[in-house]
Amino acid sequence: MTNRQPAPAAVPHSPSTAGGTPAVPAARTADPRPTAPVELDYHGRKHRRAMDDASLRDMARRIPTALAQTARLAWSVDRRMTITILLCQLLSGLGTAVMLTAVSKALPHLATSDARTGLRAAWPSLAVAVAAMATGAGMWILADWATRRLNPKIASAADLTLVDLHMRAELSAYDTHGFTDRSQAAETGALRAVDLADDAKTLTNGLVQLVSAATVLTSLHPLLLGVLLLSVVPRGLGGVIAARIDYRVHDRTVSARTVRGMMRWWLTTSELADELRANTMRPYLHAWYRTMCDRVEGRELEGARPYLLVTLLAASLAGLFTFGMWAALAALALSGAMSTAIAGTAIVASQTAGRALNSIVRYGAVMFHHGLYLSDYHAFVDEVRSMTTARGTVQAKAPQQIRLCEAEFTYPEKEAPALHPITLTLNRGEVVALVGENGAGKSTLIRMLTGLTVPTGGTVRWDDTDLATADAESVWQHVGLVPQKNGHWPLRARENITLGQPREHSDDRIWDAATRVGMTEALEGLPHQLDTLLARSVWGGHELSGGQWQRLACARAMYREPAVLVLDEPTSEMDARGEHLIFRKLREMAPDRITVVVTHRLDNVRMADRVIVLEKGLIREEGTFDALVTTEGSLLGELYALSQDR
Ligand SMILES: Nc1ncnc2c1ncn2[C@@H]1O[C@H](COP(=O)(O)OP(=O)(O)OP(=O)(O)O)[C@@H](O)[C@H]1O
Repeated sequence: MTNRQPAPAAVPHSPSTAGGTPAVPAARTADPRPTAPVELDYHGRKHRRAMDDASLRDMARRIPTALAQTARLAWSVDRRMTITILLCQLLSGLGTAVMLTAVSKALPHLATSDARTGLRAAWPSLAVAVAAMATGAGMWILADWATRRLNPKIASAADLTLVDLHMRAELSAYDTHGFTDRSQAAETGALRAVDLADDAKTLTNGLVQLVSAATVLTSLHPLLLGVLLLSVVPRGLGGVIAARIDYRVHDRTVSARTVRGMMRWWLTTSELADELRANTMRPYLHAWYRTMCDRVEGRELEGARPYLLVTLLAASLAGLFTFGMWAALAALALSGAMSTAIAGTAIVASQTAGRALNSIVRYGAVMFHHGLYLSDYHAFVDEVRSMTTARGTVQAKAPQQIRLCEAEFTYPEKEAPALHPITLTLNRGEVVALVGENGAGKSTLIRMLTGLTVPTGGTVRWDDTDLATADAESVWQHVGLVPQKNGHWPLRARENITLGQPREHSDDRIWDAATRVGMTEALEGLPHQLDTLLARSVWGGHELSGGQWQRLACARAMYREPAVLVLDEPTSEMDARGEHLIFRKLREMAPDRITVVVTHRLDNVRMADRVIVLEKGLIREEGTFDALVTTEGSLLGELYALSQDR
């Protein structure tokens, strides 16, 4: 698809004013013509054509696996309900068999010329047939109830497993090729696991019903089994083809629907409401969204015609074969090869079997497709399980010293290292500032110091403990980190400070941390002080400003009283007073810990005991601010001069 850019709107030539001051350009009023949204596809969706490519045999082979996976999942969350469903299925099938047998017993009596006598003789069998039907229906309702109890548990278990694994994975897992796509596919699998329980129930019920009907028919007359198959085959084939058309439409629209869904969030969230309005983005975005709706709608409409044709053809063929079967039964009955009663039973049984086969085909196709996603889920779970942070069992202690010895780091699937071999020692009581241009490797170095990643070469030691062999959780117990992007956790103000720490009865330490970052007044002014929910979009929530969120992130790290305090651009959104306060407090707290600060505001670097200047993954300079800034040709001197040149 070509992706033409819209022709730039003509900007009226703006003449200079008489005094030579350039005039403000006139505002553009014409709606911009939208670029057609690009066609997207997801690498993780490796089953895109699976439904098209699969033969009937493939499908039949895949379904037992999906059934077994679903049963395992169900068994792991609620054994009682799983057993209930299985028993109900069996009893429901038994009910069908009893009903058909009873009907075959009742029919000969009903076929007699004297209706009253016939009815009297047939009623016990009829009563058994009715009771069996009622039992079957009751079992179905019970199985439905059990599935409803099972579904939320399956959904929570699958979701919890995924979320927990994401939180326990090594950071490098996120950098492996296609991780996000596979994660998305696994999420789809987790969502579909719930549908699978329903599908599996309907499919197995269909199977049990079909086996019951076929068994009764064969016992009545062996020929009837063949006749039955003939009547149900067109319906089965039609069902499979219709399901394929359905899924082709689904597949062809899934990317557009996903992108539209993502865009929908951006268009409706309050977070972007200012930008969207003030920059007059609405006309373009409206047109973009409309184009996506049209794209999805168009493809769905394309599928409607073939779907209708296939269903019509299948229904006509099924009707024809059913008519043929009835004609054959009539011929057999007339020729005396089969009694009228057995022929009547065959008709009832074929109706039951037809309905059962419909379920099998329909839900078999659905299970096949959902099963593919479930296998994505299992594959992803296995993959991430092997990537969880299980480095070693050595329990790390609060360090006096952090020593990097030829430590280097290359991100997965990257050729060039982000950090070349570095040798460095950081001491307790010291404040170290990391400085360097964008991409120099500062955040990467921080991750290595704090054991968030292990070096791909060399070692990082906390005193005598090599972080590559230490239990990661024991390392992080001693870390307080303010990352560049910190969480605006939709929790109460209290938890936003204490998050990650054991609960305490008193709020004293929380207020202490708030004072250190100058947030006392702001927190006291909240509608419910520390109990205020910090999430504007949720009813009763309250939103903070960008700088206030950053102060909270600093309070969170300081509250931990960590042995290793690391702050990556902690004051980028703060006002001068906040910034001054934070750096003063960092100095006050410094004696008991190793403090590392990354900042681009070089005036703040003065407070550090030592400045480390990184360039392209290497330490270029190291020393005090004053010494470095006055050194001829130093990078820090150059960057500082630039920051002062306004
Ligand atoms: N997750 C990642 N996967 C692959 N490469 C990465 C990843 N994170 C960073 N890099 C690369 O590693 C190099 C160092 O990045 P890093 O984030 O450490 O720089 P930085 O000095 O912190 O930059 P900034 O000042 O912009 O925050 C960059 O070239 C960057 O593109």
